[in-house]
Amino acid sequence: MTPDDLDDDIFKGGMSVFLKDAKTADGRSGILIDEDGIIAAIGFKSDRKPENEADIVVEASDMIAVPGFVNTHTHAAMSLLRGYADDMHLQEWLSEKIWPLEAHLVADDVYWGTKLACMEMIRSGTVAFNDMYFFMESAAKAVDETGMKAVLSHGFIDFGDAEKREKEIRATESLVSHIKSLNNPRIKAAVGPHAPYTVSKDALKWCAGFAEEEEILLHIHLSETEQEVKDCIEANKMRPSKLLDECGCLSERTVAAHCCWLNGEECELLGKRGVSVSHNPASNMKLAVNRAMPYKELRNSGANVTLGTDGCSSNNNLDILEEVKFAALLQKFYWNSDTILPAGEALEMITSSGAKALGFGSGKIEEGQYADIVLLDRKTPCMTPLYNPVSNIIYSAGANAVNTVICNGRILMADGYIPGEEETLRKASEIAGNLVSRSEK
Ligand SMILES: O=c1[nH]cnc2c1ncn2[C@@H]1O[C@H](CO)[C@@H](O)[C@H]1O
Ligand SMILES: [Zn+2]
Repeated sequence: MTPDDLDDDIFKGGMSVFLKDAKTADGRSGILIDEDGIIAAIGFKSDRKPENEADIVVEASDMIAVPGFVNTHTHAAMSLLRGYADDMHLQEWLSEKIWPLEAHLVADDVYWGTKLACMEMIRSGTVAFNDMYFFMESAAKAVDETGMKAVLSHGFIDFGDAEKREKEIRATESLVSHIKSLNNPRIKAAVGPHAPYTVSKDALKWCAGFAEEEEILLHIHLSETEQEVKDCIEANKMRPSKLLDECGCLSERTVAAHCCWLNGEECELLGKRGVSVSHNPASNMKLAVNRAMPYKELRNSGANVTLGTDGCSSNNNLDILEEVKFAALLQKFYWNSDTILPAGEALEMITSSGAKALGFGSGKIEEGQYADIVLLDRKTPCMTPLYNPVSNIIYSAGANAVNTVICNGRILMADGYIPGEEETLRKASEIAGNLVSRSEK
């Protein structure tokens, strides 16, 4: 398949797809996906010719097939704030630059910002993400149109104010009921208390109860900086993880982002509760949080360790392949260990562990699973030579090795082409300009 042969019909979904001669990690060749987006068979002998049965045949003899990647913490529409405020202290960055600009956001900004984010994520092989932001009904529309999968939460912030709390409760309930009404298996709702330092104890308890009642995820920032841990101890006489536990916020349905400043006891607690942790190395290094997430202790405790990019104003991109390399390098550098977070475990973080955290299948290429597949082009300089595909994926491949992306059996990108990308780039830059001028009036 070449870009000239591409017909926009192949991006519609609902068709069977044969990835001819695509190689899986265990050396099988060829993958057949049925009309419902399910992997029907993997590995073919030459006597069977699925190319005669499938609606779409992708010539993939130069391709390595890997599971679609999962980004477990982001604020997608912050793509509009890329490059808006850099090189600042975290608290000043949030309270002096980011929050004042966000006060001017409207629904349309979030729609186009999320679309832009989706384009960027697809380009680096991401099929699913965990998003916390505002105007999330617009984010849901964007996700639906791009064909990705997402868990969407309204960023709940009450700063201890009862009136704000009521407003945030209503916003959360209304998003959850909206997403339920979509009845789209690719889009799920979550509850999104922003962090223990921006959400009161009463509100945290409400969030935990509501997430349990609705059987949905709870997505939160936890112990990103040393200061927030100190403030929490001073105000509550306990560390943030303990506080969250007392409010009922720690369970197998919890995704906790950052987790840089956890002590050993907190790692044990998160493991015991079966929490998923999202490591965000680029954001942590850029905002100089001065400690790397204790990977080894968390993994040993049984916590599900995954990877996220955070938003585009603290990263400044959503490239999960860049992020996973940062993760492997930061862990080695900070903990002074050249063997910590080896490539195989790093790949698990962005596939099976991420999929488990968000409840989107096994994150593996297996018969009977939804086809979430990335085709990496082995004929690129960064993939050559190919002694060890896993090593290349983690340490040398970049988004430029990502050729084709498939989510639930639907082709989202083929041969580097994503339908609608040009319009999204144009609208997103226009809308970002308008947002900044509105905020400066
Ligand atoms: O690194 C971060 N730490 C804390 N808050 C953040 C970070 N990145 C983005 N947000 C903020 O989280 C809210 C989402 O609901 C937004 O206000 C966003 O700016
Ligand atoms: Zn964040």
